[in-house]
Amino acid sequence: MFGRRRGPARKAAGVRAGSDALVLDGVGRTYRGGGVVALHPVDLVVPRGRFLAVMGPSGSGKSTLLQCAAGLDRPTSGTVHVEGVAIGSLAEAELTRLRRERIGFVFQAHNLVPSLSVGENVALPLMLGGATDGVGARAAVALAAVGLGDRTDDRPAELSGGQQQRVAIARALVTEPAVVFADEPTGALDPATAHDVLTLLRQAVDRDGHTVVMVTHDPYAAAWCDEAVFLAQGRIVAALGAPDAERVHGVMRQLGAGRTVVAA
Ligand SMILES: Nc1ncnc2c1ncn2[C@@H]1O[C@H](COP(=O)(O)OP(=O)(O)OP(=O)(O)O)[C@@H](O)[C@H]1O
Repeated sequence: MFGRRRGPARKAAGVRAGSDALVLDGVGRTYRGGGVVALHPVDLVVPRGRFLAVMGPSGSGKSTLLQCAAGLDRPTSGTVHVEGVAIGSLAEAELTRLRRERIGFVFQAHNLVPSLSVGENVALPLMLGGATDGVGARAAVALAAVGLGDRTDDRPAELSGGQQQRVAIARALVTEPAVVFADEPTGALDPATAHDVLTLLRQAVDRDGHTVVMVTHDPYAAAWCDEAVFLAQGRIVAALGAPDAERVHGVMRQLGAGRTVVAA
């Protein structure tokens, strides 16, 4: 919700907002008839207005968790609630609608449509949802919020990689979703541009009350979050409140060495 002010920049770990944006209850995912366990049943609660980092070594199940939580994949066990809606019980058409209207996505490859203008790319989720009134104005507000209000008519190819990622963030936020899922949003960016993108995500949480779940390998990116959870071999094995890069790095180092980490 644009303009709705929130409290301090960093919310204390464990503080629960009035209701939860995302709840995973025993969510697991296996492949090949159960032969490959990508995600053991995990529980996770993300209150509204929280910025969460999901971390872990390669193959630990981060993308699987994100895909199940975002309704892009159906878990083999457990339930996912987005703003109180059990998404597993939705028919495919309802799930598509929920994804379009209540969930925002930011990927490493920003997936903008090259033939559409920047403004049209941002307006796309609204138009796909059937909105007609005020679409251009809402897209303009979202673009201005990421500092690109003057680039509406440009094509994505005319923008730098970092600017394109900012457009992707505007597109993810234009529907004012319950949760934004970001999968390595800074993975392809230089440190200064990554800083800009993380500033925008942090601002979306603090200024506008959005909820962001971000998969990242980067301890410095995780340090922008209110909390970091760590996966190893398909299980959540640790969590850090108010993570700083050094502590995140320490946990990652231990996980890389295959040691069990006690939740901090
Ligand atoms: N479609 C699939 N079929 C079989 N196994 C899969 C499939 N998708 C993922 N896996 C397995 O599930 C495990 C978790 O994969 P996932 O992609 O979630 O890990 P990740 O932590 O996101 O890794 P990375 O950081 O390398 O992207 C891996 O062992 C992977 O090989």
